[in-house]
Amino acid sequence: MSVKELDSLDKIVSLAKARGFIFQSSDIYGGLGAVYDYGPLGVELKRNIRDNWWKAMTQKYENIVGVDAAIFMHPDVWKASGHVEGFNDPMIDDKQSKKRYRADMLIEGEIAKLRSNEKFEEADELQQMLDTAGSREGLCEDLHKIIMENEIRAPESGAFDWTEVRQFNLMFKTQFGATSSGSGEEDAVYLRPETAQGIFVNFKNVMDTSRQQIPFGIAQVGKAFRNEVVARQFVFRMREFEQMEMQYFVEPGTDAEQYDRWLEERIAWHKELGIRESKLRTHPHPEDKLAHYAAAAADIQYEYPIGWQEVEGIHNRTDFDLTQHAEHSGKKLEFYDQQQQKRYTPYVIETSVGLDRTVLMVLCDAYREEEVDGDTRTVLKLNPEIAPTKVGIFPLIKKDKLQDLAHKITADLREDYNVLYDESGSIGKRYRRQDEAGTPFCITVDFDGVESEGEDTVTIRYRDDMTQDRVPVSRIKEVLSEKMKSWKP
Ligand SMILES: Nc1ncnc2c1ncn2[C@@H]1O[C@H](COP(=O)(O)OP(=O)(O)OP(=O)(O)O)[C@@H](O)[C@H]1O
Repeated sequence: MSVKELDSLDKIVSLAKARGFIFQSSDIYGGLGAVYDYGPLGVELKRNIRDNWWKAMTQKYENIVGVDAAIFMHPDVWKASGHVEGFNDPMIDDKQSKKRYRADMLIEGEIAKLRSNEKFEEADELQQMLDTAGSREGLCEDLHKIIMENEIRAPESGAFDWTEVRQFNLMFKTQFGATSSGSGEEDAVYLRPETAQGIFVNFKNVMDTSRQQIPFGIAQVGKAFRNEVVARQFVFRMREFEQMEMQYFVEPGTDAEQYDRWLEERIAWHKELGIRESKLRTHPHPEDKLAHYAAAAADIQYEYPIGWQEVEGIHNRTDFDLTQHAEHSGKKLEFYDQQQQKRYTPYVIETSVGLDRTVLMVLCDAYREEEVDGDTRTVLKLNPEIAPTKVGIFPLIKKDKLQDLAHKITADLREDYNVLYDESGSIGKRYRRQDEAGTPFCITVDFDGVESEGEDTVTIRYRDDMTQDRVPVSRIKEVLSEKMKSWKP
């Protein structure tokens, strides 16, 4: 059988829309850029992944607890964290089309173009220039120079008519109604651009109430907002998205070891989710490219159809955040170690994964097109644990005897699983629908099963290899549970 993997993001975008995983936000009004809604299947898939992550943190480890901080935070939080000053991306405008680009991504696009035209030497040279561009100071000037010297044209208009490169702050700013003095600036509140700060400002609250000792972690899942300059990559880069973050507070000196440990644990989590090992890699950040707060950082990358890209970041944030918040708030954010009788500001190892990027990774990794009897079968080979629907239940045709048993099985399985009863259309079409939804099992009730001697039987059809087993009704749950446990990507 010939099997094809995913070769373009467009296929996932279409499937996600057609099957009700993900829709463009405000679709009937023409959509809103880089904002997306999850449909009936998407919301289940996303929730299953979120639950899986939450369990892998707070249920697995006694010393990891959760919080759910508000999206709005005191404006001083963002001064202390450095976001007001430095959470910027370099942008450049094409004067002819008025289209805006992220300067670094524009150069990356040019590199990709050179490579696809087999101009490898030129591509390497350009990459070298991009790698050595200033990380913060002088970045805009460096990027502008690269664009000018290499005569990089605007991808859409083909023009070579650029503005300067400027820093663009990615935080969405808004105002608290009744308190506004009119000028705006002093009353500005932000939509949080990361969930991490909600954890840092609650460090003391959690320490005081949860009886945790260092090392311990605080986990949080929630929305974050970034006014991304370029957002043309589906749910990979959104303006409103969800992060799953865990900040692990450790004694200084043990941070390097804890960093290695969490990098390993997090890669293992992605594999357990069912992602193929060959599609995952780590990308350590070179020292001169580290963020101002970090002592070490690595991306966990997945090979999306748009190339190798970050799905998760692991960072050694040192004591930067707690020190900053202690300074700006005037509150002590330290840990007193009673055994060693010493006081210190803990270091933080952060694991930060995008939930939407994980959903996209899971969909991309599961997607296959298979030639079956001269037809193409599109199938999502999702890990049954996270599949939105676990079982489809079909009476072969609309006859009381078959429908009654199918309804009974549906009601019974509904106690444990998210299931779907479907009696319309040919059985082949019903299977294909569930293949595209990633449903791992389909149960069909036919006449052979209800009319033969002894206990009623059904056929269970397996999504991945399309084989079928005839199973007595009383054994259905047992078989499903076994098959779920033994599933491999
Ligand atoms: N605009 C976005 N849309 C969807 N997910 C995002 C977005 N920005 C960040 N994330 C997710 O949050 C995680 C942690 O955020 P972090 O600030 O480390 O990302 P980042 O390094 O800014 O990402 P990138 O370099 O791709 O913009 C990322 O690994 C990613 O999964």
